[in-house]
Amino acid sequence: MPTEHLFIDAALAASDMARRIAVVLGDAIETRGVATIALSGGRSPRPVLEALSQAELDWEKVIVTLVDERWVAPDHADSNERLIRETLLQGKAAKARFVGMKNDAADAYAGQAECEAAFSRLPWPLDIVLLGMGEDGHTASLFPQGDELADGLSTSALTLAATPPAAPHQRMSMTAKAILSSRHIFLQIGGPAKKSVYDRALAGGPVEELPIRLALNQNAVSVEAWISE
Ligand SMILES: O=C(O)[C@H](O)[C@@H](O)[C@H](O)[C@H](O)COP(=O)(O)O
Repeated sequence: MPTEHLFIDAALAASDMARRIAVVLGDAIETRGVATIALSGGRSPRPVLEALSQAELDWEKVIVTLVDERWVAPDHADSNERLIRETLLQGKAAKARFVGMKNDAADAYAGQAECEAAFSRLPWPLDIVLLGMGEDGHTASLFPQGDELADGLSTSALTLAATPPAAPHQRMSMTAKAILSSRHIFLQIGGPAKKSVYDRALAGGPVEELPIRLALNQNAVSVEAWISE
């Protein structure tokens, strides 16, 4: 059962999440000399990343990577790398080391081996994996009805190329194994539609139906959910 942080206002939830992230990253730097965080894309993280960018941290000791990526150029409007560079990696936080997913391969499937090699060099377990969730219960790029979902839930690999059933662009995604190889999972749930999917996911059932369950139906990794109305 996740630790839940409930907020009426999404902006307050975002700043509280950013504050908590900064505390965990600071503790990691103090304890191990390095902190690693994997970030999701989409719309929800933007206010969290803008707030986190202002945190007083030894940013040069922070490694920032992605939970998933759309297979588009890093300057494309839909690029998660672009989102991270525009919001988090500014000012003091620009000193952080960024490890992206997109490489020069023509498509995600051809690019997976190079991405896997880069991810295997990260200092596992990560300190934080920040997850969002779609209203279909997907997380990362692990989608219900996705052709690669079963592989994404079972493989020992860290990364997976996938084609979403109903979203643009091929994706690169962290696998369930990679997502659960973290000290903390932080989850953003904004609005009533996502809250009802979250509650349904918590009630139990197959991971394949609501892939967010890969994070909720386990006790090995601590999960905190920031829930706003
Ligand atoms: O690349 C992505 O799109 C994300 O990683 C994805 O898994 C996201 O977290 C959900 O789709 C929620 O997206 P929103 O925050 O935009 O609702």
